[in-house]
Amino acid sequence: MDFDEIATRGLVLLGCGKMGSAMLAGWLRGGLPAASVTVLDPHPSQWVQDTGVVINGDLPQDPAIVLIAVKPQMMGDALPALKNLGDGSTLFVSVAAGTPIAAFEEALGAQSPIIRAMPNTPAAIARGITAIIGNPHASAADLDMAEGLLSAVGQVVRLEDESQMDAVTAVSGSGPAYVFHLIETLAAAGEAEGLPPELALHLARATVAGAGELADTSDESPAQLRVNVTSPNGTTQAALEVLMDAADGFAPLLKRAVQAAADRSRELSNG
Ligand SMILES: NC(=O)C1=CN([C@@H]2O[C@H](COP(=O)(O)OP(=O)(O)OC[C@H]3O[C@@H](n4cnc5c(N)ncnc54)[C@H](O)[C@@H]3O)[C@@H](O)[C@H]2O)C=CC1
Ligand SMILES: O=C(O)[C@@H]1CCC=N1
Repeated sequence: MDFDEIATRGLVLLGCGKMGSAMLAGWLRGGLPAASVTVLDPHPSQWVQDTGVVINGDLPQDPAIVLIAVKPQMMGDALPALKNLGDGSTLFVSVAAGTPIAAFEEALGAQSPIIRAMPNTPAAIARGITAIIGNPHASAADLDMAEGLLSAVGQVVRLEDESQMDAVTAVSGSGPAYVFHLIETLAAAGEAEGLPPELALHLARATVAGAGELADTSDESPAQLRVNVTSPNGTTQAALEVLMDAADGFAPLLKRAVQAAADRSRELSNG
């Protein structure tokens, strides 16, 4: 990404907790100068303080981008700090779950270009994926700038309709947590089979990382990659008969989990 315009006009990051820091880490590593970033956060972590970004200082006159990364519940307290910011060309990008574009239009002015985005924490190692959608005032150039910035921390997909955001949040926004829990539970199951805890965790972590990388880079579908592991009447088949049980296997369980996350996203949208 060519950070020139953002470096010149500045980037304001409202809220720099886990998600804000994950993205900031990627941008700084990608070459965005720390001095061009102003973080507004009442409790900046030591890591943020050590990056060299401006913290709770004066805001640039008309920053290129204001990225909003506070909890949806804190939005009411946080947004007034952005009132009257920019000259109409400042692009607002929110990564908050369950906060509709309409809420930002109400707080920031209906004419403001606003993009709603849903990233995930692998952004910290430039392996995130972010879905974006803009309001009618977000131009093609605005969408390109947001995509450029977010591409510095992983892949970007554009949505056709804001209503897709609840399902996106449930799949890729929250998804890393499901995978981390898979690692935890796979390790615990290995321990239950007699492995020492450290070895079980090492095996589980490397297996999920390796399988994820293979699924991401292979020409074969995940279903085929699964078949490739499964010898007829072997060990994998025995495990998959449990995991693929139609009534209480992995599929109905994950479907319920993703549905619960999407429902919560819809609830947050309704305040
Ligand atoms: N953590 C994740 O994996 C993802 C989070 N998100 C979204 O990102 C947003 C932030 O989530 P996290 O980083 O996980 O939360 P967090 O709690 O780690 O970070 C929130 C930050 O906002 C700061 N803050 C609180 N009140 C503020 C105010 N009035 N002004 C400025 N800053 C204020 C807090 O001090 C904190 O550093 C949420 O809206 C969440 O829905 C989106 C995708 C993934
Ligand atoms: O749990 C949450 O609400 C946020 C949104 C997606 C991931 N973390």
